[in-house]
Amino acid sequence: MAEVKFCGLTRSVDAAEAVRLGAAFAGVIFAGGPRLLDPTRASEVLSPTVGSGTRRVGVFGAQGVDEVLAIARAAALEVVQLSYGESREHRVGLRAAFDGRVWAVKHVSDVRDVEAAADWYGDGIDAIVLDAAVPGQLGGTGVALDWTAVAPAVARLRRRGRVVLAGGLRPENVATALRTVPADIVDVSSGVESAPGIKDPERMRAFAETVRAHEVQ
Ligand SMILES: O=C(O)c1ccccc1N[C@@H]1O[C@H](COP(=O)(O)O)[C@@H](O)[C@H]1O
Repeated sequence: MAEVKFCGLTRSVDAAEAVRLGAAFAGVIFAGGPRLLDPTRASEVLSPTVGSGTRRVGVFGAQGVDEVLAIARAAALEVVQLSYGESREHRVGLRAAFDGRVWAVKHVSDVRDVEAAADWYGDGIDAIVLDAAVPGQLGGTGVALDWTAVAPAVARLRRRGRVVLAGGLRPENVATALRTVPADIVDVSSGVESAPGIKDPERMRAFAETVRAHEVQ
């Protein structure tokens, strides 16, 4: 059963909608780009999740371990998502210092990238986020992986630990994605927006309902 993560939130009304839809995760961006927040604003945006079952995720870029920890504390994050997942120093450092969950992002060009990430679970991380590799960008691109090409390698990866499927997911394609490449969590940012950082409640609802319908098939 795939869980849903709505990411790139910039408005508390969208976080409230994520909670209402039963999303497992709500994410905010500290990695740059049009959805970037500071920790104070992130706390405000994520306030509807407090006391709900929806966990707060922060997406980080090049920040060092101490800076990630300080932001995570200030924004009461429960998950840190490391867009510089390639850095073993970041994976090991955060795992040792952070009480919550640590996810590391693998940017995927082809199946070899998926295979190369398998050893990361040995660093104690809780999940690997697979996103499409787009030169010069860390995420929020709307670009999808070649699901068919990576499916066997992702199945092997899931025997080692949890997999978050990201990149170019939308209400219109998430059922196909899950049929092609099963994942523990599906992560969407731009695919449920009317403009960068502005979520469309109808698209959020359609995404969550499509994932739920897939589960009962
Ligand atoms: O969403 C962003 O703006 C962003 C910026 C910098 C790093 C990561 C970002 N988002 C992450 O990108 C993927 C997928 O995004 P999309 O659905 O293709 O738009 C997801 O993991 C977001 O957390």
